[in-house]
Amino acid sequence: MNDHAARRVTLTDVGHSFDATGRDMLFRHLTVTLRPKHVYALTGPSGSGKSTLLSIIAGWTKPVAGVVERFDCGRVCWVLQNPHGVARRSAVDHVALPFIARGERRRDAQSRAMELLRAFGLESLAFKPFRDLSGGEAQRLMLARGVASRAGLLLVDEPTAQLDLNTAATVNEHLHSLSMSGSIVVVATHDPRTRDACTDLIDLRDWQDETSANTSVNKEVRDDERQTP
Ligand SMILES: Nc1ncnc2c1ncn2[C@@H]1O[C@H](COP(=O)(O)OP(=O)(O)OP(=O)(O)O)[C@@H](O)[C@H]1O
Repeated sequence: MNDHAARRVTLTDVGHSFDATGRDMLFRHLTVTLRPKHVYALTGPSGSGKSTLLSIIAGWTKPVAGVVERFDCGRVCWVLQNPHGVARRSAVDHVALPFIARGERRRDAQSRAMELLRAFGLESLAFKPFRDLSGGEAQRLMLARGVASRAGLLLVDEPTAQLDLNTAATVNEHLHSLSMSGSIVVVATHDPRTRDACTDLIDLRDWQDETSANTSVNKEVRDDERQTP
């Protein structure tokens, strides 16, 4: 996945409102370019529009203002806070499926899925049905599935809210390595640990009124001296 030099999502002057009059804007004039090798933290108070913006980035919600362009984004994977799975299917089946869909033999798909489960600390749950997983386990499973499906654009809602410190750190490491392998990763979060583990910050409070527009394009929260392709 290292050859997606053109992969990016650009948002230009994007604003959104669910109010028919368009007066009560959640955010406006939001202008940012999202690229691989960065992990974007999307922050703001509850109800400020984080999930709405994830949906706009994914292309599932059309913003009332501005332009969103996606270049070479490939598969979009959205990992919800309370993800849906197939209740009776095993954890490992959920991760093996994308490999099988790409034509791998079931045995190979299963062993690659097991590797990913191991990486996400879920190996011991491999044969549990999805319905018996906790919320945090189900979410990590969906992250593993996002890796298996080679998502070009990974949108994650509160990945660490339900996790202990060590597991949260592991998930943050995975988000980082996913971005380095070529995915665009955007994480909506209230968790300061996750925010600090991200490379860039998009704080919706900076885009809530006219006066503050365009003041915070890609604020760096940590400079990794990374090379953007
Ligand atoms: N389909 C919809 N129709 C009308 N209003 C909506 C719709 N979806 C979201 N909203 C409203 O838009 C606002 C932003 O919602 P959103 O879920 O994007 O916020 P959020 O920042 O993700 O919140 P939280 O941190 O609590 O998850 C909320 O006031 C919500 O009630």
